[in-house]
Amino acid sequence: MTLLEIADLHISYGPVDAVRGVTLDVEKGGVVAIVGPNGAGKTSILSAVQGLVRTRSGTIRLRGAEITDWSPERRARAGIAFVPESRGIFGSLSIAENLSLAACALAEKATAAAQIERSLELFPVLADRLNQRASVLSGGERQQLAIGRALVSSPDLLVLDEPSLGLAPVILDGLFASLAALRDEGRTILVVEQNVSRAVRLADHVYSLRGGLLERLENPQDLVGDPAFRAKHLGME
Ligand SMILES: Nc1ncnc2c1ncn2[C@@H]1O[C@H](COP(=O)(O)OP(=O)(O)OP(=O)(O)O)[C@@H](O)[C@H]1O
Repeated sequence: MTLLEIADLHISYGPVDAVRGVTLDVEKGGVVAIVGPNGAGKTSILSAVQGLVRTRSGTIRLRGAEITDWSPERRARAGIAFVPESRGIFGSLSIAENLSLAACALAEKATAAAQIERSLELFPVLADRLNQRASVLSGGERQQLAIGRALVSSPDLLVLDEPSLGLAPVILDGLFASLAALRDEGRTILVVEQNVSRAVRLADHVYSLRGGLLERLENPQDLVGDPAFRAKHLGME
């Protein structure tokens, strides 16, 4: 079953055509990664899925229902959870408060409590520090809290913007192991990621976005160490 369908999406900021006709499906239980250089339009696509940016044309569907004009809140209630690049956690609140805040809006409190338990199992470092302020967490721990919080609503679709950003390789091992665990338990994930080798290992399908145009990579694992690929798809020498 196709959970998310993006069809011929165009996004412009004044004269800047940031996304130029992107079509992308995410199957239920699948992991889709979008790689690409800075300014390619990756965050714009995720913002459109979340309902934070006005689309010029195109449609976005969730479980077959068109959500293109839905508010971000309605999309969240329909099962889309977003982990922004900035992590978006509340530093002055404790880790427990950050997690329970995400549960506030949910009708199913028991489900939320069970999911908070599940998030703490997935990220034990949070369980050990529940009453500490989130501002004391390291970058990797903040990312774990941001993902753990997004999971509180038991979302049908987890959307992550650059989870590896600013994190040391040793931290990334743990983070991507957790994401792989989520994948293996059947979660549906759409992730934007500049770390191509991590993205390729995690995802079922990898797309390259350049200049607002999307291209499916057929055998991305063969390309990871290829300098020509890096130059073409990531703008790296
Ligand atoms: N609010 C905005 N107003 C004007 N231009 C914008 C706005 N947001 C993004 N852009 C432009 O749209 C293009 C795509 O930006 P976007 O942030 O989607 O790319 P990205 O691939 O996520 O880049 P990065 O990896 O640097 O975050 C860029 O040229 C950017 O400068």
